[in-house]
Amino acid sequence: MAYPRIIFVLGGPGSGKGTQCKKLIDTYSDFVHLSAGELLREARNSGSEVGEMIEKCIMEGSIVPAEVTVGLLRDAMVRNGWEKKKFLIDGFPRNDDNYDVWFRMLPEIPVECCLFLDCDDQVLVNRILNRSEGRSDDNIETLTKRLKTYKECTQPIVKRFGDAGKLASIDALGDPEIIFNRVKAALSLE
Ligand SMILES: Nc1ncnc2c1ncn2[C@@H]1O[C@H](COP(=O)(O)OP(=O)(O)O)[C@@H](O)[C@H]1O
Ligand SMILES: O=c1ccn([C@@H]2O[C@H](COP(=O)(O)OP(=O)(O)O)[C@@H](O)[C@H]2O)c(=O)[nH]1
Ligand SMILES: [Mg+2]
Repeated sequence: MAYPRIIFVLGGPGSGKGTQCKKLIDTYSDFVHLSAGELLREARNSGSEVGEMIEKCIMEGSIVPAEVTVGLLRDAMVRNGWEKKKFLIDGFPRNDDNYDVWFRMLPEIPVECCLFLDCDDQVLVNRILNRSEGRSDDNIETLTKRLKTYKECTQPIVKRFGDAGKLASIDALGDPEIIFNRVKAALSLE
C-alpha cells in the first residue's frame, strides 16, 4: 500500500501558515492543505456536545483533546484519497497530547518533516488584529491566551521535531512571496 506523505506546518498565530499552505497547493497539484483549526471550526457548528467543547477551547485559546482533532484529520485524509498525496497539516500538532496521539493512531504514515514559520510576537499580534476573516478568536483577549498556549505547549513540539532531525525552520518575516521562496527551499521543491 502506498502511504501519503505528511508535512506538519507550525508557527504562532498569524505566522502565515494558512497563507503559505495556499501558495503550495496553488503551485503543486499533489499537495492537499488540511488546516486543523479550520476542521475544528467546521465541527464546532455540529450542535453536539463535542461542538460546544470545541467552541470553548477556541475562545479560550486552549487545545482541543487530540482524539477529536486526529479523528477529523484522518477523516479528511480519507475523503481526499489516502494514497500518494502530500498532506500539509496546518496548525498541528500543537502539544504533547496531539503529537503522541497522532503517532499512536496513525503509526504507519511516514512524517516527512515539520515546517516551522518563525515570527516575532509583535508581528504576530499586528497580523492577527488586522486579519479580516471575521474569526471570533481574533481579538486581543483570546489572542493573548493563544500566544501563551503557543509558547508553553507548541514551542516544545517544534523542539521535538528538531531533536528528531525533522525540522525545516524558516524566517517568516517579510513579503509573502519572499517567504514562499524560503518555504520551497526548505522543502527542497523546484
Ligand atoms: N508575510 C506576510 N506579511 C504580511 N502579512 C501576512 C504575511 N503572511 C500572512 N499575512 C497576513 O497575516 C494574517 C495571518 O496569516 P495566516 O496565513 O492566516 O496565518 P496563520 O494561519 O499562521 O494564523 C492574514 O491576514 C494574512 O493575510
Ligand atoms: O490542532 C489544533 C488546531 C487548532 N486548535 C484550536 O483552534 C484554534 C485556531 O487554530 P488555527 O490554527 O486556525 O489558528 P491560527 O494559528 O491559524 O491563527 C486554536 O487557537 C485552538 O484553540 C486546536 O485546539 N487544535
Ligand atoms: Mg491559520
